[in-house]
Amino acid sequence: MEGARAMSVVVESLTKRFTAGGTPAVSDVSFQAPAGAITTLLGPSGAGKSTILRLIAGLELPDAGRVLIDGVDCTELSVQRRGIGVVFQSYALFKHMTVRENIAFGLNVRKQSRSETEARVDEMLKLVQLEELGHRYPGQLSGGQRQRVAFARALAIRPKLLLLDEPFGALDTRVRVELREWLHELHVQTGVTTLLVTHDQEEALEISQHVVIMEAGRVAQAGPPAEIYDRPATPFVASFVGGTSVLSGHVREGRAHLGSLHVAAPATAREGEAVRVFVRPHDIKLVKTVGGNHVNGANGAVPSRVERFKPVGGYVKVLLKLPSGDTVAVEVPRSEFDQLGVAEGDSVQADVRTASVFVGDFSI
Ligand SMILES: Nc1ncnc2c1ncn2[C@@H]1O[C@H](COP(=O)(O)OP(=O)(O)OP(=O)(O)O)[C@@H](O)[C@H]1O
Repeated sequence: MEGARAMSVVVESLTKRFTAGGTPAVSDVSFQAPAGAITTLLGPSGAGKSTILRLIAGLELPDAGRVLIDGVDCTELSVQRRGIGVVFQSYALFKHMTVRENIAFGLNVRKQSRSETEARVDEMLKLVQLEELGHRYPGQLSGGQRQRVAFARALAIRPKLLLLDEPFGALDTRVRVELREWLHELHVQTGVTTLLVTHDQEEALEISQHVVIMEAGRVAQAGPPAEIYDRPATPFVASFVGGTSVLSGHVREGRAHLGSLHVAAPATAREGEAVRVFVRPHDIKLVKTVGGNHVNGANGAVPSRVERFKPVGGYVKVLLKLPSGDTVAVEVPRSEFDQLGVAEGDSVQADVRTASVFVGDFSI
């Protein structure tokens, strides 16, 4: 970790409307981004993620609420005085400047001495592993290299905070995954408090220590990735993170029943109460139906129909239709699926290994 101590960011009751009297793009949003960590803002398109980043950067002013950086209220501070580095999806490099000149830009604005600037640019080129390319122009670089220059430019000013808005969004999958690893390493080296906007749940779960899930301008849940994944607070979070299927059922004799499937219900559940059962794609085992017979799993396997399936890398995504009419997404290792030997339209038994049961009437 270099230089200054890492800063925390606190966002308090931020609200932002773009049209007077209209639905707020950001509505009463509060969360903390811990010092020195990568915090991800994750959510579908239009959830308000970029607007929050722009409010923190000072590129937009909130209608209500505050932004505190290291405990200091920055809500009214100009962009320049916030000491924040920003990387956007589109490269936003100056085309007529070399890589070195691009990286030096913020330092020149801040009137650093020439020798200090040159030394810092060298340091940044090394940090982003582009030592050989300092003399090139952005048009002579690959998309991934351009984004690394954008990181170098953002970090050159020793920002208190790094804001990243879908920084890998314009790149192809392979480069995205490579740069994800690279960003992890970069963060280990710099230790700068980072806020990353993405709609890619894999990116969020893999790269960050803290995740804020956004839904329609509000925070749906915030916490460490494992907590969000293992204990989603709402059906929205469950289905957005981890591709969970949400099924409806009722409590009978202490168990949650969904047609012929039954799983343990929470102790607080009352007889007859409505429940939602969250099932992860890899928590269902498929068993072939042989002459209408099957061996019951612990939860009672459900006869289902294979609606569609699609091999994706090492596993197969299967869409099952249950007798209730609900559809469930299942992921089966490729070899296991090949052994099953089923075709679209065939019936199988779906055996639920584990599921989370939520009591009460959620609206999705
Ligand atoms: N400058 C603007 N003027 C008017 N409406 C805006 C403006 N910027 C954003 N909005 C609206 O605010 C809402 C939130 O947009 P925002 O870009 O913050 O969402 P997002 O979660 O970042 O989405 P995406 O992933 O598509 O970028 C959207 O309904 C959007 O149309």
